[in-house]
Amino acid sequence: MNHKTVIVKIGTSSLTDDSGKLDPEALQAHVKALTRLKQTGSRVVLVSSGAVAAGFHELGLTHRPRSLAGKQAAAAIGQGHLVQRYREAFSTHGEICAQVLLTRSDFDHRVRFLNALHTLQFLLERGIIPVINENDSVAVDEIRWGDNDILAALVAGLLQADWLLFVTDTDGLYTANPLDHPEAKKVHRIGPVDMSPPVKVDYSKSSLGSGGMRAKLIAARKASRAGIRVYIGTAGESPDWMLDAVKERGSGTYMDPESRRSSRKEQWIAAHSRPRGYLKVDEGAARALVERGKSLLPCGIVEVDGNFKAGEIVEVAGPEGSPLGRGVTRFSAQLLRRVKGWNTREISRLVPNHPEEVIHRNDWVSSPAEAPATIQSPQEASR
Ligand SMILES: Nc1ncnc2c1ncn2[C@@H]1O[C@H](COP(=O)(O)OP(=O)(O)O)[C@@H](O)[C@H]1O
Ligand SMILES: N[C@@H](CCC(=O)OP(=O)(O)O)C(=O)O
Repeated sequence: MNHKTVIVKIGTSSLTDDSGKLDPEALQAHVKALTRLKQTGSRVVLVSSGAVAAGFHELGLTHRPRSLAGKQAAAAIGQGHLVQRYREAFSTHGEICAQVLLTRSDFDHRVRFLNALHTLQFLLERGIIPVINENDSVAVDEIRWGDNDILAALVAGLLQADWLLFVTDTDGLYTANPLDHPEAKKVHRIGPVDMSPPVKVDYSKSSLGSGGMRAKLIAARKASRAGIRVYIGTAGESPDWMLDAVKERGSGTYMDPESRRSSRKEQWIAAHSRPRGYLKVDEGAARALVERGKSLLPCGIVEVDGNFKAGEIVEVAGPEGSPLGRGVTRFSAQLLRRVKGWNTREISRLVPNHPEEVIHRNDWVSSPAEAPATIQSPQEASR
């Protein structure tokens, strides 16, 4: 028994037939592989797309809806079907699964973030497989991810998972989209995240998927920065294929993690989708934060933007405006506007016993280094 925590994300393209509808046989095959993984000792969490595919035909549509309202309505019908199919399929193997629907804002609030964690832990401790999807029918544009790749990476971070497997219709990451570039070669392994593999990833995706390989790569990079191993591949014939993948015997693409695993607090700061404010710092403060691992003090701050309270997340940029990272501020925007540039002694005269640091080093996460691949914008891709 190894008790590794494995997050498996299954995309729409791996759950549907040629007409775009949910394919129960494909779903049953995935469930068999998930059960094999779990029954050999891993804690398994499934992030499954497929709600829109499972619901659109009952809306009277012949194809997947394109409008947001259409997708939300289809998901409202389909999510119930999807989970029912999973429950039936898992029960034939003596397993129980549970539906967990999340929205982006669940990761913004520390209390809700911890609630989601406790629910998942409670289920896992009792041997139940959480089946997670975005809460599509309620999530409006500003608070939705729109694809489950990033959700899977955030869940992997939340649970400090060992592995994140992306199950898709392509057997790995290629040097370019293999559908348009038959000469493209498979990338078998991507080293530590700051090494750039020679990969072109554009916005193209399967006919039914949402994010394409671009979303997977961005999500994979988030996970590997947090110290999680990532595999991108297609479902194998054998029910042991997921087990083989976590034994590093898969034929898809592996992404090696950064050696340091980030703490749950760092995960939360990084996962936060909407920082409440923005600080610009001078050269000395930028170096102290990024190169010397120091806390941020008020004397290094040159600009304060936004209306944040102490305890909220703020984004920090260097003197040229380049993003340095983000962290939890111990000062409100109102106070910081008044004391920016001041030294610690001057501040303690104004507000005795106030914490010295604007952002303590334990509450700080640096921005990602260089992108691991060439990511083309839609305009570039269409040139
Ligand atoms: N460099 C690449 N390597 C592999 N696939 C790519 C690449 N660039 C784009 N793709 C496309 O990404 C698609 C998979 O993403 P997506 O449609 O979102 O799948 P899913 O539904 O599994 O999430 C593939 O069908 C492929 O066409
Ligand atoms: N939440 C949506 C899926 C969105 C999504 O990420 O799709 P995909 O790119 O196929 O994984 C659904 O259940 O249909």
